[in-house]
Amino acid sequence: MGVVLVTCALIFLNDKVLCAQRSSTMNLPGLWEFPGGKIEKGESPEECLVREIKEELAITIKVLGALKPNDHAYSKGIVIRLLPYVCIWQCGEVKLLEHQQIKWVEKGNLNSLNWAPADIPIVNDLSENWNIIQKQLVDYTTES
Ligand SMILES: Nc1nc2c([nH]c(=O)n2[C@H]2C[C@H](O)[C@@H](COP(=O)(O)OP(=O)(O)OP(=O)(O)O)O2)c(=O)[nH]1
Repeated sequence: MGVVLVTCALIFLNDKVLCAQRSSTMNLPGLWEFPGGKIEKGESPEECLVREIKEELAITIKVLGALKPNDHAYSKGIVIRLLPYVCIWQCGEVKLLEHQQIKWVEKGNLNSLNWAPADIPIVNDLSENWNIIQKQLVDYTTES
């Protein structure tokens, strides 16, 4: 079976990133993730993310750039390739249309959440590169 391509959004607002807890109606209930979903036919990862974030949280985001993908083999031979993107919140108020709750989390509290296994390398990568990403976000928001 092939690899399932899943995008996920690291949505920043000032010095915090949006983390979402999967609900009982989803796979991996109760675990934390960066929201997103499977790429559909004919869609770019960026288009997928904008669509998924609107569907799941009712907000509009801007996708700025990619971080390192992570392949993870779940049971039953399912392999997902999680494609993380740095994004910023643009407009709209968060509504929980699928998730149980969201939290805006600062770097120091990322490790206190119970993450979906596929997200752990992404959380580590984000922590290591937090200051560089923050600088890029500041540059972006002062330019635009
Ligand atoms: N969106 C997202 N999915 C993740 C993350 N980590 C992780 O293991 N997953 C898994 C959970 C799911 O098995 C799969 C993504 O499926 P999904 O259910 O969120 O996406 P979707 O809305 O496109 O799926 P579907 O129900 O329409 O088939 O990847 C993550 O950080 N974000």
